Amino acid sequence: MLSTIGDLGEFGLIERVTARFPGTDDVILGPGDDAAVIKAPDQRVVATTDMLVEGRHFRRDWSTPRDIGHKAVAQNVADIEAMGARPTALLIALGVPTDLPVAWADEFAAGVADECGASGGAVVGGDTVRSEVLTVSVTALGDLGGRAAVRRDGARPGDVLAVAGRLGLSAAGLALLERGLDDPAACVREHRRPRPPYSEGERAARLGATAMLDISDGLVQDLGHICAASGVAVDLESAALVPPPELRAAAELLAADPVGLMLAGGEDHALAATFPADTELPEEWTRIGTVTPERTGAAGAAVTVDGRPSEAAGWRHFG
Ligand SMILES: Nc1ncnc2c1ncn2[C@@H]1O[C@H](COP(=O)(O)OP(=O)(O)O)[C@@H](O)[C@H]1O
Ligand SMILES: Cc1ncc(C[n+]2csc(CCOP(=O)(O)OP(=O)(O)O)c2C)c(N)n1
Ligand SMILES: [Mg+2]
Ligand SMILES: [Mg+2]
Ligand SMILES: [Mg+2]
Repeated sequence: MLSTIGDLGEFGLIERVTARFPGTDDVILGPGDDAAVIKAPDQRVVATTDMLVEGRHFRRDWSTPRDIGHKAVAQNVADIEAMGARPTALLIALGVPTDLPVAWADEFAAGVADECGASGGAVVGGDTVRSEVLTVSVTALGDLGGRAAVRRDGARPGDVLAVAGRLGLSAAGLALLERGLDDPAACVREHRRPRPPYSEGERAARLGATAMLDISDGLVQDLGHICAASGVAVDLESAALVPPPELRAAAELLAADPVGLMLAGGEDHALAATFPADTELPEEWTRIGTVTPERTGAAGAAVTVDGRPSEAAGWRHFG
């Protein structure tokens, strides 16, 4: 019985994990050679990478290996979507402790495969090394379908700001886990397996989005990137930030402000985009604010809520 990765070995692990990943029409050559071959018919390939490090991004006692497989794909595809692209291929690099149970790798791979099924995109390669700290690094590629990418620098005063996806639930879920709670389950579930609004990024691009990003570090902090790149400010309307009942319930348990969690919570992997004011938004997109001219000077907060500077702080890896 091969019970740990140490017993199975590097190539055994690679074979076992890659056997779980189906190909798609975008892939000419998948895992197994020195590099994979992906179709790029319109010659505009979007590329992104995000890591998950044990202790920093996940804990094995808080998330199952399946959860971590789901999340590793979701957080990367969210960045592909945020450019207005369709995910085509993923490369998965693993840093694995030698005593990791083989069952962990099996379950992780199953989570990756399931989430790829939901998001689109096929695993075409990766890397596997021994490491003291369990680490998952995903690189994702996407196809822009001949369109220009939706960048962070195209927002203009007068545009509307809208979001697709969920805000605050993941941060509430993390805070619950930190207190040893796993209810309200919807929040903890969202933390373990964020659900980016797949295909809404491409849809936003077709609708003429002027700027877009995925919310990984908190709404206010991430909107600051659009403001800085576009030379604009953003005013959020608190009336449009309506916490769902599960978030209100969690906030009450945590003695936290539910709207504060929506403004500052990380790992939402929702999409925020700006659109010309006359854009008819589909129901998946909720208007939450307006783009205004850049404010300069000491009072020049880039992101305000009802005209007042927001104190919401987001995630920072280095304090
Ligand atoms: N070590 C690095 N080398 C090169 N580019 C990096 C590195 N780390 C981050 N970047 C780039 O900096 C930008 C911001 O990174 P990040 O905040 O992680 O983006 P996101 O929140 O979209 O995942 C991205 O374009 C990313 O590719
Ligand atoms: C054990 C644990 N502690 C804290 C967090 C919270 N957390 C870790 S990273 C992060 C922000 C998003 O991750 P990052 O690596 O910054 O992704 P990116 O912005 O590059 O997409 C948050 C909120 C967590 N997920 N797990
Ligand atoms: Mg990143
Ligand atoms: Mg990211
Ligand atoms: Mg970040």
